[in-house]
Amino acid sequence: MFKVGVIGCGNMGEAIIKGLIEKAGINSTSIVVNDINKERQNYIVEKYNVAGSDIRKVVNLSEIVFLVVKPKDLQDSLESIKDLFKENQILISVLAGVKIEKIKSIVEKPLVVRIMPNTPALIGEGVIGVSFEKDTEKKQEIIDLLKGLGEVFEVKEELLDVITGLSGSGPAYVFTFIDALAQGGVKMGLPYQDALKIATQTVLGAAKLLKETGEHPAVLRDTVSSPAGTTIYGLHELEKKNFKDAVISAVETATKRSKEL
Ligand SMILES: NC(=O)C1=CN([C@@H]2O[C@H](COP(=O)(O)OP(=O)(O)OC[C@H]3O[C@@H](n4cnc5c(N)ncnc54)[C@H](OP(=O)(O)O)[C@@H]3O)[C@@H](O)[C@H]2O)C=CC1
Ligand SMILES: O=C(O)[C@@H]1CCC=N1
Repeated sequence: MFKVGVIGCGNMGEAIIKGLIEKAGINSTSIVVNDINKERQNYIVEKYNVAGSDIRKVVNLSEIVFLVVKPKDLQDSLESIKDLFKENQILISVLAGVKIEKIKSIVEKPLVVRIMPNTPALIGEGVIGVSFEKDTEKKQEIIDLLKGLGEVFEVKEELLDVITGLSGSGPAYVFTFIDALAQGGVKMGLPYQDALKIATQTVLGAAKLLKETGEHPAVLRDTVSSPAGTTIYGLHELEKKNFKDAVISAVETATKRSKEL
C-alpha cells in the first residue's frame, strides 16, 4: 500500500509531489504516480525516486489519490478507475472550477476533497484552499498533509473559485509584476539580471514585512512615501494607469473564468 497516489504529473502534480516529499515529510517510497505521458511519468519517477504505475494500480494501492489533470481530462481520467475506489479512500481533486458534485456524479465511493493550490507549493510556500464534501474524522490528517505545501485555508466550496482567481492564478500576476519592475530598472540603466534580483527581493521583502508586522498595506505604503519624494511620484503614475483597477479586474475575471470551466 502507498500513502499517496498522484494522477497527472505536470506542473501542479510535480509541485504536490515535491512539496509532500520535501516539506510534508512523506517518504518518496510511500508515493506512487501515473501520467498518460510516459516520458513525463519517467522523469518524475527518476527525479523524486517515487514509484510509477498504471492508473488502476495507483487507485488500488493508495490511501489518498490526488487527481491533477486538466479539467478537460476529468471524464477520461476517471472513466477507467471509477469502479475501483473504496469507501475509506480519499480523492483530492486539484481541478480548477470542477465542483465536488460533478466528481461525485462519476465516482460515488471515495470521500472527495477539492483543493486549489498554487505553484509555490513546489517549495512549501503555497496557498492551498480546501473544501470537504462532508465532515470527516480524517479532516485534520488531510489538512496537516496539505500544510506541507503551504498555508491552508478551509473555505466553502463556492469560494474556491475566488481562491483560484486570487492565489491559484496569482503567482502569474506577481511574476508579470516582477518582470515589469525589472524592465523598468533596465529602462533606467541596470542590466536585466541585476534588476531582476533587485525586483524579486523587493517583492519578497515587502511581502515578509507585511506578514511579520501585520500592518495594513496602506500604512506600510505611507512609511515609504516621503512628502514630495520619489515614491509618491511613482505611485501617482500607477494611479494614472489604473494599476489597482487592473489588478482587481484580473482577480474578478479569473474567478468568473473558474466558474465557467
Ligand atoms: N498550474 C497551476 O498553477 C495550477 C493548476 N491547477 C490545476 O491543476 C490541474 C493540472 O494543471 P497543470 O499541472 O498545470 O497541467 P499540466 O498539463 O502541466 O499537467 C497535467 C498532466 O496530466 C496528464 N494527463 C492528462 N490526462 C491524463 C490521464 N487521463 N491520466 C493521467 N495523466 C493525464 C497530462 O498529460 P498530457 O500533457 O499528455 O495531456 C499532463 O502531464 C488543472 O486541473 C489545473 O486547473 C490548480 C492550481 C494551480
Ligand atoms: O490557469 C489555470 O486554469 C490554473 C488554475 C489556477 C492556476 N492555473
